[in-house]
Amino acid sequence: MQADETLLRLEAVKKRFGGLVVLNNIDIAVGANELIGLIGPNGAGKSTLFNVITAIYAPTEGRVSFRGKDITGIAPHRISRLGIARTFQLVRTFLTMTAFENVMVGAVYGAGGRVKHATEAATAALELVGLSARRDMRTAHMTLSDRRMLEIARAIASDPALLLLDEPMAGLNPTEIQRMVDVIRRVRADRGISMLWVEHKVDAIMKVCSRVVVLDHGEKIADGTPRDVTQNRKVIEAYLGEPAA
Ligand SMILES: Nc1ncnc2c1ncn2[C@@H]1O[C@H](COP(=O)(O)OP(=O)(O)OP(=O)(O)O)[C@@H](O)[C@H]1O
Repeated sequence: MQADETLLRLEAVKKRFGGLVVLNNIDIAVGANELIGLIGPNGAGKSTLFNVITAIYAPTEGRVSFRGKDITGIAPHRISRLGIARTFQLVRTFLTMTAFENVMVGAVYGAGGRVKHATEAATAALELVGLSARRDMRTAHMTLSDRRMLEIARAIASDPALLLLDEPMAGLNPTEIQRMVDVIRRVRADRGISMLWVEHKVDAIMKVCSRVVVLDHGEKIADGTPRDVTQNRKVIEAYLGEPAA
């Protein structure tokens, strides 16, 4: 990968909470239009990594850069402006607002306050995730699956270059998981957005991602194709277990 194609770069990132080292010496580079799965056991440090990328936490050591610019420890509210969006494990939609109004929150931000542009962006984002028919439905009346879709619509409406997905499939049934797979593929194909995707549904990650990064106890233990990762001894021992005979 050429240096100028790298969108996000983490270099020797360390995060410590008191005496607990939660991330240790993490190097990850995310290229343009890459879809990278981020997996690992509970407590491996995946959410903390997202919080470091989005400047919720400053790393104890190391550097985070985006489009070649050092963003280590910048104010969290500047992250979205730079072109980084995220969804959350526990959905954070505004329950009293309609689907469209929720997505407008992201769209207005991305459009720098230009309402016509924001309306178009919000309409397109709802269509991309398959929620056009629920446009005027209050979020409180929507299913978990639709709310997760809505979070993705809100994130892409802000026109990010990088989207961080935090367990978008948690709690979904197999049909809904397939729908989410289709949406994630579409976000990449239609919008060219790079994604870093934390997920415990490993089958989906292996099916959809071209690259997978594995964390365990705050260390990066693998970074490669799904095939490489599923055959990696450390990954089998720490997370995947032996394949069924
Ligand atoms: N603010 C905090 N203060 C102290 N310890 C923390 C804090 N946030 C996370 N940790 C600890 O850091 C470790 C990594 O947690 P993290 O939530 O990043 O893991 P994870 O890989 O996202 O896990 P899961 O798959 O369960 O979501 C855990 O031991 C957790 O208890």
